[in-house]
Amino acid sequence: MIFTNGGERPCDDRSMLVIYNPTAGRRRVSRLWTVLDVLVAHGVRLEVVETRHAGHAAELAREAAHDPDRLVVAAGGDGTIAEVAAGLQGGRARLGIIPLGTANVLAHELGLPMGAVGLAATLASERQRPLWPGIATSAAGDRLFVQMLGIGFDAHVVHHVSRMAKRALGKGAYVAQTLRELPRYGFEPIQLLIDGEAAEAGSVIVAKGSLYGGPYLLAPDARPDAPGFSVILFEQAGIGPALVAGAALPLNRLGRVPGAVHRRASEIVVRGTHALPAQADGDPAGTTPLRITDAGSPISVMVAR
Ligand SMILES: Nc1ncnc2c1ncn2[C@@H]1O[C@H](COP(=O)(O)OP(=O)(O)OP(=O)(O)O)[C@@H](O)[C@H]1O
Repeated sequence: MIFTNGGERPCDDRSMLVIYNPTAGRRRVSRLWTVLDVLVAHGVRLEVVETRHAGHAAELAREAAHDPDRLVVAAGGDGTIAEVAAGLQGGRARLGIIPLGTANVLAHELGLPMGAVGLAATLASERQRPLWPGIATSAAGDRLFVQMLGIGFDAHVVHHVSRMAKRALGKGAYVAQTLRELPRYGFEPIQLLIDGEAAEAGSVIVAKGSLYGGPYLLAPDARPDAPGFSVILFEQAGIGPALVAGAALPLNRLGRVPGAVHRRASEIVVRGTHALPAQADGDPAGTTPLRITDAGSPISVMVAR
């Protein structure tokens, strides 16, 4: 699907490419159309392209990445944003966000408005800030992430939750899947090197942003705009600690459960003889072993304030 408001004179020389993932979240397409209506009404030139498969958003963004006047808008969830950010790496185009996902963690992190007029105003504004992604390198190749990467039980849940359940229940699908997977998961220890220093944990989250699972605080020392990571090691593993963590999340206390250790690091290597699941920005991201480092450069992302 491609449309522009063609004949009308744009309000300025910039144009927006909107990359829309029709499979994201609960398919709240009405929010997308309302934002686009507001932009078109204000004379913004738009091109809207629907993704056809996983990875397509990155391909589309890559084609536009080197145009400094281009705003490339990810309309979807955190996975779609990460794909668009991967396509923009090394280029000069800016990143915009229309949050349409299940958890929309990065949108919360950046304090983006959720209403259509506020989102349109954010995209049309000049306000931007740097976003410095991370890269996870595994046997499957390089994968960019914008908000966080998890290894262990949370990744196991992400690998098993179905798109249909997410569509029907939203974030509740993760709660239901967590309860289903608790008795099935082995809680094997995770062996890491954090800036070269050996560590072990039952579960690990490598955070770029401070929030996790929605608008919930996990890593107060996180710096989304700078190189480096906040690493949260959950030293206690098993069904009991996982239930405590689940209860702590909506209370903004996940980062303070017993056995949670916070570190800052610039390189995290996850070792281990057997493969453990990883998730990046809420999507399955293969298995360990893997190495996490900074992306080569930051991206400029549009913000409301
Ligand atoms: N047309 C498509 N068909 C199938 N998968 C797609 C398509 N377009 C994009 N995808 C994949 O869908 C994945 C999930 O999308 P996304 O993360 O944006 O939504 P979500 O999981 O509902 O939201 P959130 O991450 O906020 O929970 C993306 O990683 C992307 O690879």
